[in-house]
This record gives sequence, structure tokens and C-alpha cells, in this order.
Amino acid sequence: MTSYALHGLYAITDSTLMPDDAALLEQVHAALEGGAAIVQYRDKSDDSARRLRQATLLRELCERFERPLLINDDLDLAVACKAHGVHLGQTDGSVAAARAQLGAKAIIGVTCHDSLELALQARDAGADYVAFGAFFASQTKPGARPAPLSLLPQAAREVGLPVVAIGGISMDNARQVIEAGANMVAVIHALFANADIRHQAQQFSQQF
Ligand SMILES: Cc1ncc(COP(=O)(O)OP(=O)(O)O)c(N)n1
Ligand SMILES: Cc1nc(C(=O)O)sc1CCOP(=O)(O)O
Ligand SMILES: [Mg+2]
Repeated sequence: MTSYALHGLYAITDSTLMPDDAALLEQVHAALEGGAAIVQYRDKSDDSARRLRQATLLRELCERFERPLLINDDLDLAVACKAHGVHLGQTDGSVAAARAQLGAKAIIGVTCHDSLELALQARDAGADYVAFGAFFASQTKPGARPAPLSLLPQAAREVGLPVVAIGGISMDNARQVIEAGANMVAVIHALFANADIRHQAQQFSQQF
């Protein structure tokens, strides 16, 4: 497996904004053309056939661009579709189990909310990046627990892993989290609800 840069725009799919396979592929294609560095397939449905089909299509698309596809929540799906990694929330399973299934070169990311302590635990468990948020009000996840910008310089100094900022990131505020220490911005609404996804991805990518 190629080794990928954990830096730049981290595009996360949304099944409401991309209701079918064609929309999903077209929108992610535009994000990749615009420079998205990482793609995450995030689908909360229980339609396992659709999830496997879409994740496999996305993995093939990402490979054409030499960018990694990560699967949200679901290690079994990551294995089944031969994804390049998995993103785990605090109740989505252990880094050790993901590493054992996906191998040494897989990218494993962990949600750490607003907690440096959780990030240090994720690092010690073998994570490849840590994600903090929500830094701003999120349309996708309105109830997300808020995280302060002051966490980012601390994490950049103390964790020693690439840091992702998530939650309400837009072109109006991306600069703030990057200047505070984020290596990647994870975006759903401000990217995929935009009429020109390719241009928006370019704009985000140029912030780095
Ligand atoms: C890059 C990134 N960061 C955070 C999350 C959120 O993960 P989690 O807390 O498990 O919440 P859900 O996304 O599963 O609702 C993420 N998916 N990606
Ligand atoms: C999936 C997710 N996790 C968050 C967290 O804070 O952990 S915020 C969030 C939603 C991100 O979407 P948008 O860019 O539309 O706000
Ligand atoms: Mg999760």
C-alpha cells in the first residue's frame, strides 16, 4: 500500500447530500479533482449491500487519484472493501483491533472531541492521526460537543501525530484552525453542499 500525506482537505461523504451512487461518485470525483487529500465514507444507514457497493466504488475512485479512502465507524466494511483505513469514534472499537485487521500501513484515525488526554491515549494505542471538534456550529451534527481553538496548538505540540479539525469548518474559518495547528480540515457541508465542489475543494486545499 502507498504511504499517503496526512495533510490538507479531508472530505467526508454524506448520504443526504449524495443520495445515490451516481451523486456520490460525481461529488467525490469533484472533490478529488479539487485536491482533497483524504476521503472518508460516512454512511449511518444499515443497508449493508449499498454500503459495501458504495465503499468499493469509492475505494476504486480514490485509487485512481492515489488518495486514501477511510471508512467511518465500521472496521468490517473497511476490510471488505479493501479501504486504506478506518476512522474510529470513542465507541467504534479499538485501534488495536483495527490495526490487527487492516495491517501496519493502514491509516487509523480516532475522534478525541475536546480532550488532549484521549489524543494521548489514541497515540499510545497506535493511531495515525487524531481528530478534534466541533470547533464551530455544524449543520451536519448540530449537537456536537464544542472544542476550543486553544486545544489545537497544545495538540500540535504534545501529541506528535497529524491533527484533524472538524465541525462547521468553512472557507470563513478554515484559516483559524490551520493557523492554530490543524494539519487537516475535515469538511462535509461547506464542501458537498456547495454548487461547485471542485472549486470549493481547491479553495480549502489552497489554505495549506
Ligand atoms: C475526521 C473525523 N473526525 C471525527 C469524526 C467523528 O467520529 P465519531 O465521533 O465517531 O462520530 P460519527 O462520525 O461516527 O458520527 C469523523 N467521523 N471523522
Ligand atoms: C462527523 C462530525 N464529527 C464531529 C465532531 O465534532 O466530532 S462534527 C461532524 C460533522 C462535520 O460536518 P460539517 O463539516 O458539515 O460540520
Ligand atoms: Mg463514529
